[in-house]
Amino acid sequence: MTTMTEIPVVDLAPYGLGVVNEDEVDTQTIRSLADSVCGAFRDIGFCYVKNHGVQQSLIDRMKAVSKTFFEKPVEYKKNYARPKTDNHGWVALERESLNPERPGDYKEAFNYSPCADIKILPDIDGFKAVMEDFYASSEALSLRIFDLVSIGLDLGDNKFMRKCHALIGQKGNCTALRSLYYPSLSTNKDIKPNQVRCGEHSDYGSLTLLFQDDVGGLEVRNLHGEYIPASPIPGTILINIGDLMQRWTADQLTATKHRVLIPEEELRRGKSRQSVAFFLQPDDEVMIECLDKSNKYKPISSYDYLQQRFAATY
Ligand SMILES: O=C(O)CCC(=O)C(=O)O
Ligand SMILES: [Fe+2]
Repeated sequence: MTTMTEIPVVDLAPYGLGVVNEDEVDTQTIRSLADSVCGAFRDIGFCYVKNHGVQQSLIDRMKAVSKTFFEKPVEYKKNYARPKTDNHGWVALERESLNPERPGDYKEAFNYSPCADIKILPDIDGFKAVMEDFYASSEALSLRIFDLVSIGLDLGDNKFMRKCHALIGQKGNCTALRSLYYPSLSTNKDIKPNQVRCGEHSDYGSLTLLFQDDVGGLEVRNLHGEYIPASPIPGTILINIGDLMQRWTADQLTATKHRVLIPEEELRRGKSRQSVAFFLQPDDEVMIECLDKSNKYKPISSYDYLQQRFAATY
């Protein structure tokens, strides 16, 4: 067993979105990339990717429209609140505890999915277009990562994972884009004992893309059980495994716990933090059965698995 103490950075240039035709990349190059990505997912469950091909200008626009929304009064944001029946919309401050043993997370969120039943979006210039574009780019990148996972796991069909996520953005798939906002804190008095920005948790689905800003505070639990900083690296995206993927791979890939604390120096500076997560979920009907045929976990549909997890968080 390795003793991973840091999160590797993988150069995705040969298979990133900058490569127009991914089917023309030679097998050797893809294999070596697949081994690096899967190696990281086995060891620590996280890797940074650089040269991924998602436009920086799109990431900047996402951050800008989100900030405009989150800085509006609560009365305005309430018009866009997430209903109980749908995962789309605004999630208020302290509404969620990703670690139920802690007070509510000191964060707000806006969940977006192009196929949500609620069609009303905040009337902020560019909001809808940015959400749509960001969702589309994140989807395109994720499909390439799924190819690397299929190859790295030797699934036999290099497009297996991609095919299990064929309906992203449509009815029948629960993949969600989430813009997160962690308000500024100017003193310790603003927060409750043990409260953090985002409590210890592992993600629910197959894979998560995480775009963080330069503020920091994200920590990932390594094999020794110690939380190590996942410091922002400009130009990179963090990618991590979710619980459903760990279960699917019969624990070959690791869904690692992570959290966001409030850095001490930030209490002095009073700076808000933003991040954007793209939570991937296989199509609702896909049966999650151990890929190694071990039957280590009972088969369950992707949809039922997600509903179970939501029920435990809200
Ligand atoms: O904001 C972050 O950096 C992490 C958020 C996260 O882990 C989550 O929402 O699942
Ligand atoms: Fe997470």
